Amino acid sequence: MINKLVIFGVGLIGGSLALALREAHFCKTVVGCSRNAVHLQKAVDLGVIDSFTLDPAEAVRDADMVLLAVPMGAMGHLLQQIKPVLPADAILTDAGSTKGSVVAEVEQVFGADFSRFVPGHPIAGREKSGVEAAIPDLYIDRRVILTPLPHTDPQATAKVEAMWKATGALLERMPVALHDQVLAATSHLPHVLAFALVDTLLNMPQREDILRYAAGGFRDFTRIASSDPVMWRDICLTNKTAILDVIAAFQHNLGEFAAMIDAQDGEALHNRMAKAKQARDNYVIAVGSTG
Ligand SMILES: NC(=O)c1ccc[n+]([C@@H]2O[C@H](COP(=O)([O-])OP(=O)(O)OC[C@H]3O[C@@H](n4cnc5c(N)ncnc54)[C@H](O)[C@@H]3O)[C@@H](O)[C@H]2O)c1
Ligand SMILES: O=C(O)C(=O)C[C@]1(C(=O)O)C=C[C@@H](O)C=C1
Repeated sequence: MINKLVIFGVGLIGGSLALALREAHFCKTVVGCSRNAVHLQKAVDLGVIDSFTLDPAEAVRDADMVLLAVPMGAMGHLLQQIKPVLPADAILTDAGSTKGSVVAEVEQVFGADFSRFVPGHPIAGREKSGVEAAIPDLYIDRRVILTPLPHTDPQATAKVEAMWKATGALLERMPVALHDQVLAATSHLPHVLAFALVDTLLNMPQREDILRYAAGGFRDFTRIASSDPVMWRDICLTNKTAILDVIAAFQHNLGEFAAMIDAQDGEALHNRMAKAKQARDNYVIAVGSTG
């Protein structure tokens, strides 16, 4: 049970957490804080948070849980604002899509042995952003990965785990570096490809016809290119090495597909496609409702 939860950045992710915790009666008060009073007032009007303030010091006063749910590029500045005012027993956590950069920023601002920061990442979301997109069931049966460090207080980790469990999420733990490599492959690369595909088509002379006749395949492949460019710019910048690695692997593979087409090697193409289809079908069966 949380007494006072403070959410920095009451958008899709922070707002959905607030809604879920309120439904579960897991939290007495939820206070929102960011730079935008209009957005925060909307969050109050929608019943997502109880109240808001633009002042980080006022926000975290008497808080027992503080969540950072802002774009990755905004984490560092926010941490500097919170550092002098965070209550001595409050737990700090985040919902950012990359973990290495925020872990490094916390170490830089709070010191290498700060034990009350629990890095986290809900593997759930959608291409819409802002508090209007927040829904209470976003995390039901979805994975939430925590990447606690060797010096993270186990009680703090357990409390963050309990918070996410109350939303219906399935909790996992993972080392920071592995998290960033895995997510680069499964989430960051697909987003880069979706943005790059639309960008490629936009630069073609036949772009108007292409977009007019685009159908299901294009729509499915590019849904995530409707995601927030600020969020994805920041993810790319903060997970550079892992994303560049998977882009290189993808470029190599794409080159092989191009070579098979060029050589009119139908058998090789079919074999590679059949293998990929099998793997994708197995994945869908295996993940069931947690995918
Ligand atoms: N959208 C997803 O699918 C998804 C999934 C998992 C994790 N995440 C991560 O969660 C975080 C939030 O994403 P979201 O989808 O909720 O975004 P969002 O745009 O819906 O919400 C972000 C919130 O942060 C506030 N904000 C932006 N810049 C700020 C700043 N400089 N200082 C203070 N507040 C600021 C905005 O006003 C907004 O309320 C990001 O780090 C993102 O990588 C997103
Ligand atoms: O479903 C979507 O729209 C998402 O992009 C969600 C998604 C992903 O699966 O890649 C995106 C970013 C996150 O950090 C976690 C989840």
